[in-house]
Amino acid sequence: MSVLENCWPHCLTELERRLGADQFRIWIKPLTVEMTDEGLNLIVPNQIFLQFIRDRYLGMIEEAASTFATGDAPVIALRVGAMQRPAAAPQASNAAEGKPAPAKAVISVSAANHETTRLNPNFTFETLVTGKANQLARAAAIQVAENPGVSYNPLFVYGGVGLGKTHLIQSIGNYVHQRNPGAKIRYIHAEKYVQDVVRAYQHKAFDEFKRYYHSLDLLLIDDIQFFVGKDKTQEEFFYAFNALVEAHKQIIITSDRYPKEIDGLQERLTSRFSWGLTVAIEPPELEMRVAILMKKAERENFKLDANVAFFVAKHIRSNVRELEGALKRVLAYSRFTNQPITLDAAKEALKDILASGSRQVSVENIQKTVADFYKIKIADMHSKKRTRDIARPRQIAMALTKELTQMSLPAIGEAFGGRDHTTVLHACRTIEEMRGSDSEIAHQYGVLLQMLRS
Ligand SMILES: Nc1ncnc2c1ncn2[C@@H]1O[C@H](COP(=O)(O)OP(=O)(O)OP(=O)(O)O)[C@@H](O)[C@H]1O
Repeated sequence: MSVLENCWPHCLTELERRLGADQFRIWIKPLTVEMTDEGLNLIVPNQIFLQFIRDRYLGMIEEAASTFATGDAPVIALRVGAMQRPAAAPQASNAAEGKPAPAKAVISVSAANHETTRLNPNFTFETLVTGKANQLARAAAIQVAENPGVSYNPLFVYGGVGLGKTHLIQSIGNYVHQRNPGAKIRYIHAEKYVQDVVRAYQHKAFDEFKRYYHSLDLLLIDDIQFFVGKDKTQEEFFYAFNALVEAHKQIIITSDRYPKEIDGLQERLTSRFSWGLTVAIEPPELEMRVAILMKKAERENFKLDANVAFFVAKHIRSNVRELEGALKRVLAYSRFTNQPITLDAAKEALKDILASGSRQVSVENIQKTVADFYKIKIADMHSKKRTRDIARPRQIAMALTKELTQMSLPAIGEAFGGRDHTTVLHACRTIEEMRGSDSEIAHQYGVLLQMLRS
């Protein structure tokens, strides 16, 4: 009997816990598994998939297997062969066969009263793909959705354009609505809120305005950076904020920046925003981008080949909205030409986007963007200065150049004031480590990546 026969389902449960349901479903669940005397063979569909599993997940699989196996650590081998078809239903992510599905933290939305809430019924936790980039934000959102007005008030979500802030906060709204259809919920974009204030002003209808906003159970306000320079709006929002928080009603806010970085917002507001919890959404990493593409294609009833998903995800890196746009193009191309979605078809469908993307990022562009971001001189990118306020941005610029261009380490060194390639390597490693341990650096790097790719 294999050393893993009885405990493989536990390994799967553990892997699902560590990877999250979406990545688990895409990468692990479809693997065909053969038990051997020493351990198991994992069968993958092609060489690229094999390499990916080996580089990203094999260590984790081995760790899980040796935790649950009795006796010697099992041997895990990977080989290419025919793979299982992926499960049709996205919800079918419970790892252990035959085990009842655990109570789900997320629920779908039925015919909700979306007219009054202004919520998009498709923005739910179920349709939101989870990865490192939004793990924390999603966990906080679920917590708030389960205990509105109690756990974190306000919940402030920030991150770059098109990264899923609206989707995340509306998932909270839809969740609360599903559980409590009587709750008075309102999603509003900050620009629309400004218009409401102007209208109330014109019609001398502030009492009504106040009565409405102060009576909500859940207020979701998107892109609050649009309040900048709108003093009357900020004042009204200040009153609404106080009234709702005092009554233990939940407020959820998004912005493209950290609250204290929004120049032009009154200090009394920014200080209140930090009363609850502030969480960031970062640009998605490669695996998450692939998972998003697969999930979106699945919803459109297309089966996307992993090679095609990789190709698109590797080239479209700026944000999820653009990723969705690229997928739509690929699907439309396949429909119009009546061709299956092959790698060549995807390349053809995206050729304009790919050409403009590859033109944009140059080392000069990176140096200028980073210098502007950290408010240092472009000349400092080439200088010998070693003070931290100069050296750190320079290291970040080098790491970005390595990531975004095809330049070799010596060529990058040359472009940064004739430095040795070992200095560049050191910079790349330092920044990579810091991104894992310092959330501020991770966020800044993510923002810069997004600026450079868009
Ligand atoms: N993790 C994700 N899983 C699935 N879809 C996502 C994810 N993140 C973003 N999207 C999709 O990407 C699109 C853009 O997301 P969204 O509008 O929420 O971004 P945003 O951060 O609010 O952007 P903006 O800053 O422009 O307001 C939406 O269609 C959304 O469903």
